[in-house]
Amino acid sequence: MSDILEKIATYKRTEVAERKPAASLSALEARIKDVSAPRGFQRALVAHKQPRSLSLIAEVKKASPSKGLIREDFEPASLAAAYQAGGASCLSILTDAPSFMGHESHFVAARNAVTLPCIRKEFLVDVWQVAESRSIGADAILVIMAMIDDALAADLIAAAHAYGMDALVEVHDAPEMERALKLASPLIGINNRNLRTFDVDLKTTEELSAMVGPQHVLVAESGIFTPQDVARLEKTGATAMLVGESLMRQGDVTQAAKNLLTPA
Ligand SMILES: O=P(O)(O)OC[C@@H](O)[C@@H](O)c1c[nH]c2ccccc12
Repeated sequence: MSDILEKIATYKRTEVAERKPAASLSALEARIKDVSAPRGFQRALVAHKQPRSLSLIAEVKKASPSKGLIREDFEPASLAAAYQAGGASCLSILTDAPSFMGHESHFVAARNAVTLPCIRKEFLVDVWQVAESRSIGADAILVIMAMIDDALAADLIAAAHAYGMDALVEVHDAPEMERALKLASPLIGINNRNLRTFDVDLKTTEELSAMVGPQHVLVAESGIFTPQDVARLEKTGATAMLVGESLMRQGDVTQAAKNLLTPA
């Protein structure tokens, strides 16, 4: 595991151990009854009506370990509404605080401001977090293969599906892709960011997409800045793209989203 992932996994286990006693599984399941039903994350990615062949998952992201603070004026609800107006098919909202300055309240505010399906962008190291995710309204969860073993990945996916959520299984190299393809989720994200060096290279999606058949739904993640980048990814057969920083750095994120979704 890369140093950064190792560090995140360690504090996340501590965080979960601290939170669990305050919210038993039955308490979370009581809360789940009160949140609106899952909105169909994968379905929205496939069903989009864009001039582009790729649909957009727009990310609400305040900061990152590699870039530090990305956006000063950070208001999750208005950013979410602006992304929806710009043609995003789904949203991704970071809830990790130590590395990304995220928070559960960002997720809840963003999701309440839109009708789009929302993925909770969080580091999952325990099945309990899947119930927690649904209890704040998550429509999908992230399963990071670089961080967990196959048994936990399978458990996270099964729990997500049991709650009616989708699971985006994230890989960044061929061995992780091999593992992901044996799991029960059709939704696979290829992260263009190398988590050891933080370098991003769209070649990662170009190469790993060749391992995937038509029964899977592919998402190209990270390092997508220009309509030319999007044109390149359209050739890989990916269904969707996950974009954070390049949108967050522009004042008008509605226009920024529209620009990415307009063929060059
Ligand atoms: O800001 P970018 O380069 O457009 O990347 C967005 C998204 O792919 C990235 O935030 C991400 C991908 N996988 C993650 C896992 C955890 C936290 C963050 C991520």
